[in-house]
Amino acid sequence: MNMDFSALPPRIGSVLASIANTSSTGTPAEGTNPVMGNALRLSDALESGAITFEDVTQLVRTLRDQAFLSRSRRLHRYVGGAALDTAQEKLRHVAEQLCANLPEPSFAAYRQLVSATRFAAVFTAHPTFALANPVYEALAQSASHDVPPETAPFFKTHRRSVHPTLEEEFTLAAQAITRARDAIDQLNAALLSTAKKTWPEEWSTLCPGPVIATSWVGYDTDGRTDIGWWDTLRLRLRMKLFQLMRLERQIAHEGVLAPELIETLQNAIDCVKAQISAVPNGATDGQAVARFAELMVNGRTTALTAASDLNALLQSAIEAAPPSAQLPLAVARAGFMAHGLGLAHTHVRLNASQIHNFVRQKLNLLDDPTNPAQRRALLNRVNDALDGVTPVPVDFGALLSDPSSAGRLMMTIAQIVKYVDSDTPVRFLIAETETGYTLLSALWIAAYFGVADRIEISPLFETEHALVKGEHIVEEALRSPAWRDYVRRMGRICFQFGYSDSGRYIGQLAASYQIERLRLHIHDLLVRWDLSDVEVVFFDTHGESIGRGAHPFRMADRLDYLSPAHVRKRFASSNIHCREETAFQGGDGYLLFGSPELATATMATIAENLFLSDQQNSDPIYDHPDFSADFFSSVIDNMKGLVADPGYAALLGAFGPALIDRTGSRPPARQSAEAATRSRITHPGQLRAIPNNAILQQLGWCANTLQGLGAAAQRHPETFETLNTSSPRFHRALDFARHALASSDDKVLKSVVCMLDPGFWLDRATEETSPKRQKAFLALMTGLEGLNLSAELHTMFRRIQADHLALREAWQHAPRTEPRIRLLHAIRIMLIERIWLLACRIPFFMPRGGFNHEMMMQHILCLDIPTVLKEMKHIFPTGTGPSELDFHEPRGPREEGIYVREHRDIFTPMSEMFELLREISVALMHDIGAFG
Ligand SMILES: C=C(OP(=O)(O)O)C(=O)O
Repeated sequence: MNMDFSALPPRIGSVLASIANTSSTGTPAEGTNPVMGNALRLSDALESGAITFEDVTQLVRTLRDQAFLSRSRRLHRYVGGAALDTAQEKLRHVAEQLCANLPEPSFAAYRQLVSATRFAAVFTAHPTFALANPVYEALAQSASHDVPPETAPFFKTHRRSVHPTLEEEFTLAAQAITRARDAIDQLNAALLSTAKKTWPEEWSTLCPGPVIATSWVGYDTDGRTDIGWWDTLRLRLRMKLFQLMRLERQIAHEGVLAPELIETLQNAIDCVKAQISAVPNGATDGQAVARFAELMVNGRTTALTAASDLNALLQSAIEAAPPSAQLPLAVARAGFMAHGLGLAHTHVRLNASQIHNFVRQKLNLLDDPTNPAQRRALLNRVNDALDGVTPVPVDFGALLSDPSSAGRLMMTIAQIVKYVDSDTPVRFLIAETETGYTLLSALWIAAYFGVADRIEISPLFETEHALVKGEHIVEEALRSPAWRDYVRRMGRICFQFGYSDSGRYIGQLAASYQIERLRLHIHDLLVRWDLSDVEVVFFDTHGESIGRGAHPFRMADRLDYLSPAHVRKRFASSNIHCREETAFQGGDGYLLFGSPELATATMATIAENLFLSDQQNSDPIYDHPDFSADFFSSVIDNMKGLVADPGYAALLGAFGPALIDRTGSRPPARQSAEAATRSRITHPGQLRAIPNNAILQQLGWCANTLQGLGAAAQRHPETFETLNTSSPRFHRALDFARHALASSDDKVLKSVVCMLDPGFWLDRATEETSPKRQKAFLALMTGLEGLNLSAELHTMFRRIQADHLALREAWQHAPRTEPRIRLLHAIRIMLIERIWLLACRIPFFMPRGGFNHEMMMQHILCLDIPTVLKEMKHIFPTGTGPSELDFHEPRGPREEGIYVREHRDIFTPMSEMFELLREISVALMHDIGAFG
């Protein structure tokens, strides 16, 4: 191991050196697994006192800091370097090139090119806030230096003390969006400056807006019941306030005289502030809701309901401003107009089942939409209903009394449209859409509440069915005249592709192939249904990790990967205008806008991709359609096999969930009555995609990226090899596998399987000479027999390993894990072993409230240490009763500190080891570059 441990006590170095020098052939219990071998030797060193727990802690911190530094360097490279002037120069270059390459050199042509929205950066509420806020800040700072630093700032822990609330997520999102808006302003400034130079007479009427920011935070209610309509309205109003205040700040430029504009803005700001403070805290206090309603309804005009209300005032302000203020004012107006009355546009989200529930009740449609045999009848019924729908009035009282999620959300939108922003459409995303019936039903609900022309209904394709049969879903909707009329009226049709969920069911690489295929089908359908004149929005909900579909090496590749040139060309050939939208998910995603330098560099990359990317070169992958189809369907089959394998659910459900902290306000599983009563997962679908992926990363095997690649490559070894080097598209896809392989290690996975195998502990008991330890090993064996996971885990491991070996054979130079990552895993396995051994020392206790020794052991083996320690605190109390009081009798002896030894020798070390184990998780996340 050539890692630098010079800052650590020399004894750690000697233990590590002795480990490195030991031959990989271990005892029968270790087998020939070097990761397990290292874990056991570290455990021996700790047991013998050759190293202390403090040493291990320091070692973990050192490894974690090295991972932090390498993450900050990767982030720096990811956006193409973080020098502000370089990014600004890129933005200028984009504007100049645009101007130079206009189809005809006129201001009108330039205006047309830069006014339409082409890209949205969507800030989502995904729970990827794994790091403490100061650590995120430090990461962004390190990555923002011209040359990233060599030493990491000291933090005792990189973890959060508690998971963030929705409120905290909103604050973090708003900060990132503000930096994104500043960067968008810089792009607009470059576009306006170029126009000013070229068309000095006309430029001041230009209002560019090729890139916008959008937010989900506070509005995404898919599978979560903890966000009330009052939360959504409060946060939406705050976004409005931020936007108005931003404009107020931006127009406060020296020499600007615009008293009417300033007064209108200040009145609006005061009014919105009052509205925010009146937002009720829940639905129980009808009076509070009525008071809020009064402010919203009566304040409607003062609070403004459309950005365009200020258009004329802004134009006059620009014209009257001194020359030095004209450009900043034009930039302020551009950002304001493009975003409407919100710091960012609004995306709400709901699950398809919530839409079905609502129409089932309102329209008495009792058939099952997931049953194809019943679907035709359902589609006819909802189409008839769409013909005759009459909108109902919406007021806050109706919102108060509606028990359905879909009804409440649609009414919330109705109130936003009436009182917060009437101009900017609200995107309505529907998770797990699997039929056109869902889209028509959503349209009916929107029409019923009178907002059909204000919302953009968008299916989210994420399940395997949706990806493979997506075109049928779209066609089912397009067959409806009501849907086609709606699309024409909106002038836009929207689609969303969920990369995390699709990836975990069919494999991440195959998902992007399916998504590309689906985009092409959508093109053909739009042409067939004579809808080439509507704008198409493609929103990719990928995250920052390979597991969630983000290209691991460069932002530029990430954008090319999501929106392949081949597809862009197809749409361009039919003159269909496309808008790309892409997610920046939670804490990890906000990092790309974590400082002004990073935000500007990210924006420059987006601008280059939008305006300068090379559409001409063809890619050889498209000359081999049979190879692609066969390669990816082989991946899909293989991944589906793994998902259905009970050993895979056993792997995800055993101690994996305990390795990760809760990283967001959103619960790790979709909230439902069934989920509430389930203890351990029996299918990956019971987890959400992000924790699913995060657990795999922590267990040392990125199965959702890798599974099936071996089988697929082995079917076409030569073409695989050739396209890996000659096809940029295929090479980019394999970059995911490169990064996954650098963070995955079959020996780590094998060690996990081994730890959960009763036979492993029996072997250790057999080799052990100390009767005490032998007894402990046998106790662990018995406990693990109770979990009964081992046979399934071994079968699953064989499936994974066979595919892995096939991949290594077909791909000789595929990367391998760094020793540093292996060492981290080895330390963690050692910690798990020691926690389990400590548990074997817990004295017998009488069951308390149903919690008995056997149950405790099951919790321990699943590493649910916080639950066990909470129980132990009550079962083995250390506290004393009130000792200073007078009990009116001679004082008897107090049983003080009776269980002090248990706490000192067992529970406290157990708790410390558990904390360290989770610190290792953060270190591993730094290596992957994201959570999940
Ligand atoms: C949208 C996605 O994630 P989630 O459903 O977990 O929000 C996705 O799959 O990309």
